[in-house]
Amino acid sequence: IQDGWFREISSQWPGQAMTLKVNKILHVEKSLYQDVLVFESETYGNVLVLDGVIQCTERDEFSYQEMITHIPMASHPNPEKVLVIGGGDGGVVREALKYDSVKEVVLCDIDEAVPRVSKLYLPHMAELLADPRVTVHIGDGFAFLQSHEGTYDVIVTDSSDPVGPAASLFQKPYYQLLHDALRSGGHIAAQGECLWLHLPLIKEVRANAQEIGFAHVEYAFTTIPTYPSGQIGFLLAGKTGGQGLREPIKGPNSPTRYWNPDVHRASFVVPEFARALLEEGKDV
Ligand SMILES: NCCCCCc1nc2ccccc2[nH]1
Repeated sequence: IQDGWFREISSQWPGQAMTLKVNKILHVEKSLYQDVLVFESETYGNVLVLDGVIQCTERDEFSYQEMITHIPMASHPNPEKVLVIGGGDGGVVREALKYDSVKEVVLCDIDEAVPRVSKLYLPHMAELLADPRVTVHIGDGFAFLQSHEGTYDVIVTDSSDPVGPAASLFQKPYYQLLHDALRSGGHIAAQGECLWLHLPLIKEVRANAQEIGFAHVEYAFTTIPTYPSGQIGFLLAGKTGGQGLREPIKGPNSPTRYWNPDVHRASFVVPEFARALLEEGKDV
């Protein structure tokens, strides 16, 4: 933080940096896994930063949290058991609990600091972690998935970027575990990075999911001012036995501020520079 501004400088997005005006630094700590910073910004509310990368801000988090959750859940006929890997801030849990069909949400985050700090400084995201339908498990998502085969209707991987603790969540073995932890017709959604910055990575993760045997593999995206290039996407997949993720069947029973059925459908439409590269070799 220099002269009152936080700059998100990272080798993952060379030559560019999001900058936010800082009113007050609220929390600084080095957890077992990452550097944790929370500051009050001038115009985006409280901001959570992990290893120098913006994870969420109070003002625009709803875009990401709603879309990564409602795309797989609204397109599932009867989501009852939901697993969230990462996402210790609680935003995905908040959105998943908007479905009357949901009986249980389990959150598995490797770093206890994230839910702890979120409860203190991001109350509108973390408050539903206390809901009776929610179980919080602190541990590695890999190990958790291995001991929960064929269990979940929807699994959301709300990870940070593929540099640091979340690197393994972008690789093929992890997608095999996701596939095996789903019930028949189950859906997954994962933080899928940005069309302007990560096309090769997106293509590779899609190919991995296809090779593993998911019946439906898609990329969709949302607009969000405080993520690099103002856009972030989701790797979405459906296990055999479902009808895919493009069509909302039953939406949430409580209001949303970004997701709606039309936005759901439109989010799968990618610009030509991305469509050409992503669909290359799709028909093999
Ligand atoms: N550079 C884009 C980063 C996207 C991060 C998405 C995200 N936001 C989070 C908040 C708390 C815990 C895990 C999270 N994962």
